[in-house]
Amino acid sequence: MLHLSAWREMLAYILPYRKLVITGGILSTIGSLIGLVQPVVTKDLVDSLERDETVAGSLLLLTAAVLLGAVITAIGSYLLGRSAESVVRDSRHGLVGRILRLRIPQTSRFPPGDLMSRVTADTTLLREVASQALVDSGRGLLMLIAILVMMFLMDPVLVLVTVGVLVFAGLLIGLVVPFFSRYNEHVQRALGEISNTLERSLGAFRMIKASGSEPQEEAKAVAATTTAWKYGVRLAGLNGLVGAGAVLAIHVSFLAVLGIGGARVATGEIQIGTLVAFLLYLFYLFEPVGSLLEAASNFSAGVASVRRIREVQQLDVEPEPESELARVSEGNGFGSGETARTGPASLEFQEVVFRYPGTTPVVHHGVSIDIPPGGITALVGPSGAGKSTVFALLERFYEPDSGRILLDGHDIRDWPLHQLRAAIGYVEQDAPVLAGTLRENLLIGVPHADDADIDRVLRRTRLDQLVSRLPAGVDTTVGHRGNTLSGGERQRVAVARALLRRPRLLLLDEVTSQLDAVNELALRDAIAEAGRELTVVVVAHRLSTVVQADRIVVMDGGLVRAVGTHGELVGADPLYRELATTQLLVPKESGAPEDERATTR
Ligand SMILES: Nc1ncnc2c1ncn2[C@@H]1O[C@H](COP(=O)(O)OP(=O)(O)OP(=O)(O)O)[C@@H](O)[C@H]1O
Repeated sequence: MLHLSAWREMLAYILPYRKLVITGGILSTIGSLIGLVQPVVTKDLVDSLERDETVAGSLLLLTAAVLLGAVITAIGSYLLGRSAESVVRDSRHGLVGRILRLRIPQTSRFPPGDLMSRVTADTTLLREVASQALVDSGRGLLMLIAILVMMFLMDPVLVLVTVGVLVFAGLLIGLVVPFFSRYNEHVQRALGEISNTLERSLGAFRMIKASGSEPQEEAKAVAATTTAWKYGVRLAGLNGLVGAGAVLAIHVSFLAVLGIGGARVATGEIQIGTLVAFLLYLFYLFEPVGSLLEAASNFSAGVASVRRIREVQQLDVEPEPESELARVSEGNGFGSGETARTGPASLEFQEVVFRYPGTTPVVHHGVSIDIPPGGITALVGPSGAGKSTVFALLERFYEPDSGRILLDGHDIRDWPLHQLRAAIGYVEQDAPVLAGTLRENLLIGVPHADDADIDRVLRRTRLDQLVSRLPAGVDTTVGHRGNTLSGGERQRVAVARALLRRPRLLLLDEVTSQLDAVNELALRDAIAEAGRELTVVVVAHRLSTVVQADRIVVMDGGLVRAVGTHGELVGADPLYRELATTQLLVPKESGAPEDERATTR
């Protein structure tokens, strides 16, 4: 298999730097050629000494040649190295940009560790192609042709013998070379697997330790390292085989030339001197053949890496629909001239049907929800009812199979994606906090927020007391995934971050689940405050968070089964009443806790 498209792509990475590569290649070749002048000048120098002539001129020439050779070689190798680094940088830039724009469902196809290894390890293989393989193959080919021409001029018959043996060996080697690419791909895949295992384990390090599963995780990594080793060893074997094949071919040519050439000398067709010179040229073939083999090995490694890069980069994966969004015209209300909308947003789900891509169960069976601007709406229902999925669809992480979702009366597919997401503040169920400082975490998505804004959201989420205790205040680092914070603090950081973006619609998924009574009350106040300025939708299992809502949407089995206030639903909806009673908010016999509702609003 030649994988022509992968070859084309590999060369496409190098194309922008072709001038640099060609100049570098020419300079390093000239540098090597200048080295060849040295023996000639040295001979001249020794001759001059013998003749008692002055050697100053020759010495000067020799020094100049050595210096010039060194400088030209250095510039040549700098240019080649620079172009190689640029090729690697470009492929990394492209890949990182692509990865960050993957659609959510696509990320499940590529585990994070594997994606990381494609960005770091796979791209590195392109370096050798850009710096060495192209130059090696060009130089090797030129030298090969030059030597064969010289041999042809000496004796065309013997050249035929040599070329015959070389072509035969070349075909055999050609059969082996595709394995290089395949084995390299196995090695790269195994490296991805190692990163993957480590990423998985380090991402849940405490759980791994607490459950004592280090040996299991280690075994996974060891299996991958063993695979990398196995194919690395095979590659070493192939390299040895191909190298030995090339040497053998030249030696066989040598014997054939010696035999046939000897006969031709005996019949007087050629002179003995011609045969000797021919045999010397035959040994000159070692260098270009070696260069070509080295280049073939580097090229096949490059092809393997390009194929893995391409899986993410090009054909198989479509990024988020930026282009679709760019064509959004003025007619739908999102023209570039339009000033950003402010104030709470309205929200409507119209008969939304949805199943997660690649799965069979339908999660939403025709969900219809109508939420006017402002106030607090709570989504409640048993686990798996499809509540979090409402948020995922609103953020356009997934597309509904049918039905429409409207924000401010516009289908969200017509919203420019960045504007849609800028209008929404979304706090996920497990509230991620990233490594870095508290400030960096708050500024995600709002890099230019000022200190006054930060203080505002810290106060609102009652994080101000925590910050005043931290050694460097808001500039204190919070560890990997925020692990120096408590679960409740992480939740509040996530809420603060969402509020800092001044969204028009705030989506909160289980944000009070890890809070103690005092902090939960505080966050409920913050949510109530937010509900006066923007539209807030909360998913909650704890009804203490829910009773403050202006409307409650009860979901079950992918459908909305009831909408109302706490008081109305306790009376009207058996499922809601059951949820309320099992969560100990409503005494079994009594009705709605109206007094609580009054205090929490
Ligand atoms: N990424 C996913 N891929 C496939 N199925 C999913 C995915 N996320 C959720 N589901 C499935 O969709 C259904 C609804 O999930 P969803 O998270 O919306 O429920 P929920 O009502 O928020 O539940 P909970 O209260 O437990 O968070 C569940 O059966 C779940 O297994």
